[in-house]
Amino acid sequence: MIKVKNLKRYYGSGSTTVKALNGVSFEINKGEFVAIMGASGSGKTTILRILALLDDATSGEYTIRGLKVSSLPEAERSYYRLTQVGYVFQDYALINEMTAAENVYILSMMEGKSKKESYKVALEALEKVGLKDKHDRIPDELSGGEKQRVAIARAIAKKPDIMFADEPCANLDTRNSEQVLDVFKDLNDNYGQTIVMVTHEPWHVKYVDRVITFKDGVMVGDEWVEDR
Ligand SMILES: Nc1ncnc2c1ncn2[C@@H]1O[C@H](COP(=O)(O)OP(=O)(O)OP(=O)(O)O)[C@@H](O)[C@H]1O
Repeated sequence: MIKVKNLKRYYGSGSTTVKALNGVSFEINKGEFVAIMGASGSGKTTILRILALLDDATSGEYTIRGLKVSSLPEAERSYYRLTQVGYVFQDYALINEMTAAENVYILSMMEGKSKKESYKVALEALEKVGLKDKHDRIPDELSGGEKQRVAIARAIAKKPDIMFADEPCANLDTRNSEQVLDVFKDLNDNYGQTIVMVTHEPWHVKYVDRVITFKDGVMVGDEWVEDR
């Protein structure tokens, strides 16, 4: 589904150049739940942002379902990013003045769906993350784990080809982290959702199929998890 070939991302120039990614190649197949791990500064967020089309590579090639997204014109990249890519941020990125349902349906509305249709899609997504009964709560009335599950509902409401999550449990305690990871696992097991998640936590490995490890901008490990 995803093919990455010799991807590089350099920041700055001359003697101060930071080689955040220094030639990375791998493939991710449909239906995989992949964790990207590695020390701080190893390039995890950089690769995720490039894969989600939130950032450009300095060089290299990147295809999704055969489509060479690395060289698409910006308008097409934006459309793909908006309609096909789900992204879950560490800090949820919810709008405080809006209810859970409104946070989820705003993207469908932006895509041009009617309010009624968008609301229906939002409630279905909230049901998948176990929050249908809290659809009218604003973020301040939700726990951290619930907020992150609303953010996941927002990501899945557009039925994305692939879902990216950048340290989605970084601000959560163990109980809330487990609830969020259970939602990802359910989406992966029961809906075949392809998920790529950056994490620091070794115990998260038991939820995923595969662990890709980065060090200093290169890939140093790619292992399948045996008894998930
Ligand atoms: N906008 C930027 N300008 C300059 N350097 C950057 C920029 N963004 C990232 N870097 C550098 O690129 C390298 C990789 O950063 P990245 O955020 O991908 O690491 P990470 O593995 O996600 O780290 P963490 O686990 O701390 O989030 C780091 O050395 C970082 O300082």
